[in-house]
Amino acid sequence: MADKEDPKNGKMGKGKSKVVCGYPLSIFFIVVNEFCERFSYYGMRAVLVLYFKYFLRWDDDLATSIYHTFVALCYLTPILGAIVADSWLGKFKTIIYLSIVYAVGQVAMAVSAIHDITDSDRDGTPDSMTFHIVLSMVGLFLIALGTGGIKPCVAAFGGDQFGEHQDRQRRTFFSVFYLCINGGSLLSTIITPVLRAQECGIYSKQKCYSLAFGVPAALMVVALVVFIIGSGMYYKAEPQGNIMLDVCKCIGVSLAYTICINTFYITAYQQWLKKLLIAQIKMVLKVLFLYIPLPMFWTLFDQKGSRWTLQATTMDGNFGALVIQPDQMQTVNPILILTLVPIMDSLIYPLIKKCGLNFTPLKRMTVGMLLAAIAFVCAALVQIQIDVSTKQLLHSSPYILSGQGFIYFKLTIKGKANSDTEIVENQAITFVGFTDYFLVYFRFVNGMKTAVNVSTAAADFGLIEPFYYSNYSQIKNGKATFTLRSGSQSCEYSTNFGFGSSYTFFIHSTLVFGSNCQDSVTAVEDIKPNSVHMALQIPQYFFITAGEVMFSVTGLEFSYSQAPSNMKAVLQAGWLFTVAIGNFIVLIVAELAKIPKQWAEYVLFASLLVAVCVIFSIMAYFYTYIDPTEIEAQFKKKINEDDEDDKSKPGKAEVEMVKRDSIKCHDEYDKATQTKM
Ligand SMILES: N[C@@H](CC(=O)O)C(=O)NCC(=O)O
Repeated sequence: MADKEDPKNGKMGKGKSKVVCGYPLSIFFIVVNEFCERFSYYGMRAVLVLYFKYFLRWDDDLATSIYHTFVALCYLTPILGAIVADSWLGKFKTIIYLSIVYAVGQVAMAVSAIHDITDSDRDGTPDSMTFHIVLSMVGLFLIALGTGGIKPCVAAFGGDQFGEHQDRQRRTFFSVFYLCINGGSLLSTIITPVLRAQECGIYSKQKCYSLAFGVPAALMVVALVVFIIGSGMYYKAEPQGNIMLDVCKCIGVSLAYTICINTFYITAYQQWLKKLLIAQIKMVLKVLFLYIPLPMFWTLFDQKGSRWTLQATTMDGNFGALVIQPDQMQTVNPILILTLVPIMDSLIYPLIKKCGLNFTPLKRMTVGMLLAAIAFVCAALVQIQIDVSTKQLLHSSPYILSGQGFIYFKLTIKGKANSDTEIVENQAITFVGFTDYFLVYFRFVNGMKTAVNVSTAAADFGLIEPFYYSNYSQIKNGKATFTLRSGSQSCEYSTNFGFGSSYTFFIHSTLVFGSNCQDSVTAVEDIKPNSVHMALQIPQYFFITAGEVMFSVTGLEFSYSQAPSNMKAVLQAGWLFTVAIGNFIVLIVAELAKIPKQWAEYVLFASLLVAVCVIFSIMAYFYTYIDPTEIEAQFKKKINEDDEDDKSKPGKAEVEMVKRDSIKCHDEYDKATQTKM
């Protein structure tokens, strides 16, 4: 479709879109669509690992494995999306159809998190976990198909809206596009954990995972509607055949040419065409070869959504006026991205250049990898702090005495606060499963000769017989006031519960009702509150994000600049593929290594990345930067020169014949080599 003239800005965008400030109006719909879609994706992803752990009751390892399988799938499906868009449906229809699949997946996730659906005994826990697991897995599969499928299409579709002479506007569009990704991610990672922390339900109130998944589902529907509204204004390029298939064909044909170079007569024109093709394939293969070590970076990077979030659940999120949820810590990444990208671009890189250092893209990527390794060393140090604080507990309270000499408890605490914790005492074994970061456990031991009722303003915990103790109950962390009652007499006891703590309260036999009973109750910490503050995760977030800026942003630019003009999409798909492999590596290493100590696993990942980084820097040392446009221009000049020479200029049929003969020759070569074998 021809570009239309804009009186102010010269050439305007393609399609029927109006032009506002030099930009086609259609891109507004694409940018808003991306914002809503990324909100939907990152919002759902932020609470996913906690949904696995607290709703589906999976252990940390299973939760981490399924999380990374899902992320890996999200980065495998772009290849599928690119094939469907390029060879069959075109980008517009692919985005529409796969967005519907995506929205259905998000709705399935929201429904899977409604505990009331299978809670027939109405005790607040689902009775058929299989239903919830199956539905959520189907939902995640559809989401992976949708989000990955549209990923290579949306940005490219946005780029398609610009005319040939709108390079500056197109560049600005991509910057805004990237800001929208991180804006959507930032907002949703703040909002969905807050929604998750709400209580909701028909028969019983539980943490509201359904709302935390429901809002991202609604945002995906909004993304789809906004995209459809812009429909009449878009420039919709026709599908141009399968680029992936083309590359494979190209490689096959060029191999055939190489093998048969002396077998067939090829005109000068064809020679140059062939040489251009081979040069382009070489460019791609060289970059793809450099990609081999890259997945290790993503192996570490994507653990911020799994291992790091689980680590945050064992930490203290009290920031004074603000109480941070463990999954909200992930917002540190987009916040730092939004600040670090401009700082790097306008300050750090120019400063390094001024110092006379040639900080090439591959050097930047190497430094990015090292920064990610440092982030994991920080995570290991934080983990050691957490483990030490849990160990102190084991030594500090093995024996608990009621104070009145009538009952002795021996407590052996296994496990960590906020993880499934077994509390063993000399009379009973109680299994306590923590169901939420904000809930803490407590029980009372009654040392009085009369039965005592314990309640708060919100709940009644029942009657405790003389010289007996209650079961553990849950209460929100923070300040709590208990009313102790015997017949018509009562008194109040107030205390503070820290994150992840558990207490036994001993009611003294000397307690006098009607007066202040604060001094007649002794509180003993069964499990100490999380004492390591979540702020200690900030250094690891800083290093991983600085690593992301140097590695990911540079890597994207590098892949684009080193790719031949007709194979830029192939390299984008290749780049996304490294993310998928990286997430599979988490599964393999975590499964094979089976390291009992979390800090040691962090150190292992850091060491692996350093080793890979050394290999990458050696590969990078031997890489020669190229300017594909210049190389292609030289080839095209030669082709044009020979094209002008009528004698050597082949007709279309002749070119086809050469191709056919080359493939035939290739087949014969195959046959010959097979016979030899
Ligand atoms: N920094 C990430 C967003 C995040 O992790 O919150 C980013 O920019 N990712 C790129 C994408 O396309 O999602």
